[in-house]
Amino acid sequence: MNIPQPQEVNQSTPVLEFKNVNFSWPDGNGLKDVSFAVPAGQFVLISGPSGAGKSTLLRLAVRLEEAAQGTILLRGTSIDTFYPPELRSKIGFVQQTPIILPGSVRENLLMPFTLQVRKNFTLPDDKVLMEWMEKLALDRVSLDADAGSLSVGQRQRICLIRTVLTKPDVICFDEPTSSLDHESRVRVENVAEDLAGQGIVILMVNHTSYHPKCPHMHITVADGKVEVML
Ligand SMILES: Nc1ncnc2c1ncn2[C@@H]1O[C@H](COP(=O)(O)OP(=O)(O)OP(=O)(O)O)[C@@H](O)[C@H]1O
Repeated sequence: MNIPQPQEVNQSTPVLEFKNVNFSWPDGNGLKDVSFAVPAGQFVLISGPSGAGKSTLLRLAVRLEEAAQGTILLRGTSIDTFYPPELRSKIGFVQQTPIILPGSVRENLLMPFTLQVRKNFTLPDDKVLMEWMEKLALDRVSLDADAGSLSVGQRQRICLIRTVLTKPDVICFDEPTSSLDHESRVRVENVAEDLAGQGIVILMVNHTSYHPKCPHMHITVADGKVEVML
């Protein structure tokens, strides 16, 4: 596998780049000629009407869908050349519908560390897990609780923590606040903005009238066309 070596990547190489990407679903909807580049630490807000193709854009970035034409590059290397688990460890995805596995909250949070690709990672201890739970207003949820008993909003935040703990280069958030109250929504947005401040590229689909406090790039998706707002 062609994993980029540090000497091949210079500071000006975007972390994530779409170059003339085209994709169609069987019904003909999709994305047309999408091009944009995202440098390190950039917060990218993605908005647009329902059905416009916002989730499709994120699914292409994590290679859950394959572009029909064009290239998607991670630090200058086509994402097609990465072994899929390696790619997922570099580009995290917090999906619109949270995926919770049978087991406790702790088991769900630590699940990514059971994968071969993270065999050399240090396992976060309960203190670290609880710090994240508190940050996301989940401090009343026990790590021993059955994750299947959590609300959708709580599950969304568990999935978010699970992704953040693995320290990817890019995190794609698909409407991470759709099932949250105001307080929890603000916590999630603050965490995402902090992560961008630490150099992680954040792509966030958000329907609300959310205006990130950090410097950000705004992408709109409409009728399969993607426009970078300046
Ligand atoms: N799994 C799928 N199978 C077939 N077609 C799909 C699938 N997912 C999306 N599509 C098509 O792509 C279009 C755009 O879907 P997408 O989920 O990307 O939109 P969205 O902008 O994220 O919408 P929303 O804001 O409602 O979540 C859909 O209207 C549908 O035509």
